[in-house]
Amino acid sequence: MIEVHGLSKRYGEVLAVDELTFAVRPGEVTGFLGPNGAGKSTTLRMILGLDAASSGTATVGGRPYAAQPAPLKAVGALLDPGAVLPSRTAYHHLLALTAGNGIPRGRVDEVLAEVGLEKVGRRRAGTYSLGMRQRLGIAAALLGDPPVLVFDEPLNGLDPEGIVWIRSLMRRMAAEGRAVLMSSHLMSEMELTADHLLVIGRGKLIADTTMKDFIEAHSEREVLVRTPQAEALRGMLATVVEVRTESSDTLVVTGLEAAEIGALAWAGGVELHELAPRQASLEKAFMDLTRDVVEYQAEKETVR
Ligand SMILES: Nc1ncnc2c1ncn2[C@@H]1O[C@H](COP(=O)(O)OP(=O)(O)OP(=O)(O)O)[C@@H](O)[C@H]1O
Repeated sequence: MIEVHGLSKRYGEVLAVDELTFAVRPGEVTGFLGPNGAGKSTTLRMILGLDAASSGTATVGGRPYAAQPAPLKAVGALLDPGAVLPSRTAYHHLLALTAGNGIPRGRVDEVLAEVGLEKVGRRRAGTYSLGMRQRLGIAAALLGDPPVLVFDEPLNGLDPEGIVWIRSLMRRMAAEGRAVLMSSHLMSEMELTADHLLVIGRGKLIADTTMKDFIEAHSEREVLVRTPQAEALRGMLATVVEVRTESSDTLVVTGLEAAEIGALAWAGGVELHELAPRQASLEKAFMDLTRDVVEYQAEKETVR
């Protein structure tokens, strides 16, 4: 379990992390979300003892990272997949990590196999593609068989097969009872992978909830309606709820259940060809929630 209490980090004028308090529980994948510059990497670096907190505490399994007798057995992390000596083989990179952490040498081949690098483990890391370096970083995280895993943008550079692989790896790690914390900007993937969400904006915690509750709470449900009498139906509904015209025979209604729209259409003699509630997405919920805390925003474009 990761426990963060009143954690803050100031860089000169910038308060990068502002009084964060949260827990990352075992048996779940917790997604860590926030717009660019929100403070995610800084928070992860403090949990992993790579940055000192300005105030507050972060512990893994009840101890600060610096007090872990064998850190790799307590928490495995992927932060910067570039952090490997290019002249070293993956095998020797991992072997060097086992020393000092009391990890048996045989574990190196096990984790290379686990991440699919067994055939190239004796090649120099400098010859690896970005996706292979990402897998090597994950191998290093798994080396000590830790109960807590922290991944910062683990999907960067991975091809579709690699992305699916990460998803199943994270799910498996959580099913084995580990606490998994993962940041990613890929909302569709996060939606498929995480059980719980922590959302930060400008260093502050703005949501700490289950995936399901987050989507329900932060995005309005829409119903798609197809009818040859779109104008007539629009006239009936637009006075009470929000109605968007998608095409000459398609409306998108916010604020009414499908059954209510069906009943109104029936009462008004409007023929319906389709009445479909639309699944709200994590992406929509995230954008709605964080609109006001986005640090770097492009000029508005019409989102279709
Ligand atoms: N070493 C540093 N010195 C000064 N400011 C820093 C430093 N590291 C981070 N910051 C600032 O702290 C804030 C949070 O940065 P951080 O990298 O933690 O955000 P992030 O949520 O990980 O962003 P991204 O999604 O873009 O990776 C930003 O304003 C950033 O400019």
